[in-house]
Amino acid sequence: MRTPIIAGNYKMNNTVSEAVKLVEELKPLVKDAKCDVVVCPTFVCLDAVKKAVEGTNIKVGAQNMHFEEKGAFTGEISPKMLEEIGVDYVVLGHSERRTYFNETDEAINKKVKAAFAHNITPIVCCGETLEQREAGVTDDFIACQIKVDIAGLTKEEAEKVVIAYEPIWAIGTGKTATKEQANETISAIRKVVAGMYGQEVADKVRIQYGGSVKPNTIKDQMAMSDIDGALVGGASLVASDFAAIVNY
Ligand SMILES: O=C(CO)COP(=O)(O)O
Repeated sequence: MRTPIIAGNYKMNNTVSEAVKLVEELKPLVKDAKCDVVVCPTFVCLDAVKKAVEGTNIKVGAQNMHFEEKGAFTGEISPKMLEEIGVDYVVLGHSERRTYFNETDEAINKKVKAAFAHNITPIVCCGETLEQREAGVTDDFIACQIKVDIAGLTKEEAEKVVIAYEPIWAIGTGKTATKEQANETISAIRKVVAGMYGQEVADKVRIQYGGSVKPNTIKDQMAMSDIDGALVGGASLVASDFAAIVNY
């Protein structure tokens, strides 16, 4: 069976000292978690947070990265740099990066491959706008994203990919997709993966739901057949809230 994975995306919040304080608070609260636990602070916090969680069950993820190893890409961070400090995961293709930084599916695909080349597990985000949901094109739109985002992987890589389904209209709005909506879309995503890599791979791929996940929503969400965890924004910034989600 798939081990659930719950990740906190801190977005552009917390200084180094604040992020370390937050994970120090979190450590004892999640030590008996039954799922994989990941925190994704900003780049400048990664090294300090990685050291702070050493020897615990908390894994560390970055929120983005470039696909090249090095070079003239001012302001960017490479997979090799993340690998050296022991980063375990990287969030790729978050809707905020797609919207504000014009990230394309083609670039996301290069990043996914680069992550695997550096022993980092990608958490690949996808999701529709409210207009797309209302127009009934959610499944088609997300299929287009996923077919490019995770193209060209080996079977072993494809099994390890984590996908985060995050409807854009549910991010930071307090409006969650209903558990049925989330489960239906996630099961449609699993079918896309099955079409690309076969049913055996699709059965292993973990697909999270993200979008206003809170301590009082998680239990119902996790009870659904296809939801394998959560990518949590706002609620991951409060240790007790994130711990309550992790210990659903
Ligand atoms: O974008 C998200 C996680 O990546 C979700 O954010 P919120 O949980 O704040 O809605």
